[in-house]
Amino acid sequence: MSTDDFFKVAENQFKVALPFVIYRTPYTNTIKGIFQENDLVYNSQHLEESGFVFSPFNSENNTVLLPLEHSEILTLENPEIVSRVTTPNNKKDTFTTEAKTAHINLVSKALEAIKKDTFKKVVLSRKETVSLTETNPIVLFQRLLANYSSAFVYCWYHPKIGLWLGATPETLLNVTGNRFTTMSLAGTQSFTEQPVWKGKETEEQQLVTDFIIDSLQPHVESLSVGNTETLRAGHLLHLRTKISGILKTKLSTIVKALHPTPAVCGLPKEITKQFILNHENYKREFYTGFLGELNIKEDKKRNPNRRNVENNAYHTIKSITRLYVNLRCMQLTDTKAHLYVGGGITKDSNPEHEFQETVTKAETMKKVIF
Ligand SMILES: C=C(O[C@@H]1C=C(C(=O)O)C=C[C@H]1O)C(=O)O
Repeated sequence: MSTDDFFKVAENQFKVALPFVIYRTPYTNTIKGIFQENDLVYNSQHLEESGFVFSPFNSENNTVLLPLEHSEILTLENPEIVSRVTTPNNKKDTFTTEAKTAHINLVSKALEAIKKDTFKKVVLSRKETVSLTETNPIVLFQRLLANYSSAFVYCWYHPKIGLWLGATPETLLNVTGNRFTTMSLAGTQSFTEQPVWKGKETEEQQLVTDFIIDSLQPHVESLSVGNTETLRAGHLLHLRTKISGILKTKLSTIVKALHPTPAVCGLPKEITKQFILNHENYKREFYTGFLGELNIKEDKKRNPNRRNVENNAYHTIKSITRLYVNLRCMQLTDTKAHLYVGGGITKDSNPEHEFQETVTKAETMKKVIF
């Protein structure tokens, strides 16, 4: 299938108002599309189905599923993207002074609660609305692809729910058979060749790592924690620690234990979740929720480096789940884009700097809009 044909299918599905998702996993050059054949809203209760899930921040709300059994699946290998798109890349501040004041007040409120020991860390966010000149989501998706090779890039649409696009650097959970990998991601600075991380960022990221380890411990047979490294996400850098091991419980238990992690919610989890739901000035909806492939059967070849050449002929079918945290994302409504941005607040946070961090994060999406 040609690149043109693939995107024509997506544009047509959008035109006739049927649900779909098109996406590319980090560092790969394959775009997949799941095109639902009807406009029903399917939900996943226990993450046992096969398909693509789109789940909100508030886990009391439904997880939407595009089921494989009611969809057509298309795969596009080595698409010609970079030669097809131009990225406008004009920086532009679009926040209002009211929005700035509201965010600074919100961060100050959190700092008071941290001082009183109500919680240790909370992630606070806001929504910024901008007008689009390019309103075709498929074009915006291609611009995201061309710019963010290390991200999970997607465009998700359901006529009864809405249209979301994003390029997220954060994996919630990857599972192949019973092997899993996840990551602790936190701390932000603008890209530089030789980054230096301050105590605020390393401590904030360590809180996330410790939470993930503690939450997974009862559900795993083995667990290993990698070194903490710098991850580039477009013009930003974050601290990341990879965590992997073998699961001994079902997927829904693990996802429930992890989501929402303190990378997007806070510590302790329930108290900060309530603080967010009560005090943020808007509804997060699917921002900081999770999304991705659920229980997809893939044909895994044996490791070609193995000595026993005869065995190389064997394939095994494995069930694969790849879930990402919905960050650096936007929701499109007609000619507007709603950008969602936030950051972690700890005792050392400065409200003005925290606001600036959300402005910098919004540039990830603005790069493909203006
Ligand atoms: C909340 C966001 O990002 C999260 C918060 C970070 C931070 O506080 O430094 C860094 C990466 C993400 O875990 C966002 O991008 O909106």
